[in-house]
Amino acid sequence: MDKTAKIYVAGHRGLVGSAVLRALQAQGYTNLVMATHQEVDLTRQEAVEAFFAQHQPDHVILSAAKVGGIQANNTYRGEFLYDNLMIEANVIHSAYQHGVKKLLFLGSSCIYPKLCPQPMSEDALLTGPLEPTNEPYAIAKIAGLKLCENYSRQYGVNYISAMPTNLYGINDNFDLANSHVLPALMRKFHEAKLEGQPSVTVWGTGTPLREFLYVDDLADALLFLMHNYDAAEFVNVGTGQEVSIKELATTIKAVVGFEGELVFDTAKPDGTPRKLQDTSKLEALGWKAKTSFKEGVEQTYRWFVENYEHIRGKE
Ligand SMILES: NC(=O)C1=CN([C@@H]2O[C@H](COP(=O)(O)OP(=O)(O)OC[C@H]3O[C@@H](n4cnc5c(N)ncnc54)[C@H](OP(=O)(O)O)[C@@H]3O)[C@@H](O)[C@H]2O)C=CC1
Ligand SMILES: C[C@H]1O[C@H](OP(=O)(O)OP(=O)(O)OC[C@H]2O[C@@H](n3cnc4c(=O)[nH]c(N)nc43)[C@H](O)[C@@H]2O)[C@@H](O)[C@@H](O)C1=O
Repeated sequence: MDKTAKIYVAGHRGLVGSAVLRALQAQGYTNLVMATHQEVDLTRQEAVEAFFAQHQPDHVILSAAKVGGIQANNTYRGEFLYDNLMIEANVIHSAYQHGVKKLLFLGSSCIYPKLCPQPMSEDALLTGPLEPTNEPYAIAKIAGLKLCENYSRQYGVNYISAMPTNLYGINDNFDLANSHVLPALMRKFHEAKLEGQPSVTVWGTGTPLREFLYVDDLADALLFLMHNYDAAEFVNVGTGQEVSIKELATTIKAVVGFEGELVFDTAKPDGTPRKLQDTSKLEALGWKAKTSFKEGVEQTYRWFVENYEHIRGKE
């Protein structure tokens, strides 16, 4: 990617897209194309084709998707399947039709079987049944990586895929019902502290293990792949380190400074018991995460406090 290349960042206002934008700008890229969901609904084929015909990007980073935590995935099952299938099919096909040189698709570690051997290496794809709470989203993400792989094989294009682990950071979704665990717990502890509540409720048993990657590290990895990786096979992106949900809650509680109790609501689903990425492929290419978990949580909390009124104002 030379510095004048025209790069379309799809989903530029989201957690990942906004971090990709910061990383591109920091590397001196200025010819960037963007559109909000309201301006171009990527589930609409005609709108996507018209956008590509007008802007003719050289490269695409596809970070637009219907995204949410365990409850959103389990509730809006049809939307997670339909929206994500449509967004990726429309964007990848339009990119191909309009001669996009390189495209990067974002999947997720939920593509792997629920009871996958740990750590999960890329060759474990399609070796067992998926976790039921996010099966529709995972099916769409598998379709997306297969579109990239097979467009690359049939048409000789350079469409690559990255499978990130659970992400967090600034610009995350802090909605209590639909967000992922880290922003949800950060907000719960913050509000419990402000209101002097005696306890905070954590969903599930607290025993599931998750791996968390700071979003600016992900953006760095994605640009690394845009510069250094040209193969049809997808690549895991993670830290190689995991924490239990109970340990996560204890860490966030300490960072926020909440002094009450944790209560576990076991009527809520745990989801996959464990999903640790095998990151050896990306490490062999020369990339490793830099931000420690504690540092990332502290940076995110600082941003959350500074933006708390704005976040509430948007609701
Ligand atoms: N967050 C996580 O923990 C993980 C995320 N990922 C993947 O990373 C990618 C980005 O996720 P993340 O940044 O967290 O998600 P966000 O929800 O923060 O952002 C999603 C973005 O997609 C846009 N979008 C959604 N639907 C449409 C649509 N129909 N038309 C146009 N734009 C749309 C939104 O636009 P607008 O702001 O205008 O509404 C938003 O900017 C996704 O592919 C996701 O699957 C993978 C692993 C973990
Ligand atoms: C990135 C990944 O994210 C999703 O999978 P997930 O990792 O299961 O998602 P999660 O972050 O919402 O939860 C992780 C764990 O945490 C527990 N948990 C405790 N308390 C809260 C809580 O307050 N909110 C939430 N959301 N979870 C909580 C929760 O019960 C679960 O055990 C996929 O659907 C899919 O989107 C995907 O790919």
